Amino acid sequence: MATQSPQPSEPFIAPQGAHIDLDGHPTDVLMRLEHPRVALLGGLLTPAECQALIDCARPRLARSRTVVASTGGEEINADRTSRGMFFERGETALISRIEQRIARLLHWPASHGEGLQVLHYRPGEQYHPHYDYFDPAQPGAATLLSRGGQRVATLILYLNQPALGGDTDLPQAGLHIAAHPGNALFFAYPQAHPDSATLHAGAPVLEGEKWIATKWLRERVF
Ligand SMILES: O=C(O)CCC(=O)C(=O)O
Ligand SMILES: [Fe+2]
Repeated sequence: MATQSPQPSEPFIAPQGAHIDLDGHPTDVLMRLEHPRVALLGGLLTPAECQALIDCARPRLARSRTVVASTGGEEINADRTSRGMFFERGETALISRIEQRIARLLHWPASHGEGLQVLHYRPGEQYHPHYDYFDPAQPGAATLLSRGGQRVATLILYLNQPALGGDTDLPQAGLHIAAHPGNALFFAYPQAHPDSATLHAGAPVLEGEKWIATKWLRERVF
């Protein structure tokens, strides 16, 4: 991002137009919603980038863990049956390029984000409805917030298309987003509160498999 522009108060997608040029990478804005703050992008990743992320992640997959808000730790949880892995920020040239593109798209520095997480769901696997922010009322919140502050927005990058099922659902908005390779779903929660209406779920994959990469944006350097 340009050094001269002050950092905005929250990640956002340019509010006008159907097309964004991200340093030479054309991206389509397919849909925006004001509440919750949602946008759907087309072509944020190329087919080759989607495949490269899957290929790099596949040998490193392990059963996904969820954050335990009561302690600030992590656990394997029946609510989340996918397998996944985290890339380090800037781990490879591909990861850096994608992180720079996301920083451009969201007007949010790459330093203010967790490493890209790749998730893989097989038939029957899902992620039950949840919020991505950390509940400040939980005893483990201080630990989770001590590095990077609160999560403020999520970008889900779809790497393939399951044969059946596997939508991302936002039930408070009545939204069902179908996974389509190269597309990305953005949602922001400037308040870490259910009023953000950002409850969301990865619906069960019914046939085939689903691959996504998730980027969680933080308030501060993570
Ligand atoms: O699988 C999905 O579509 C949702 C994933 C998700 O909620 C997350 O990674 O935080
Ligand atoms: Fe989530």
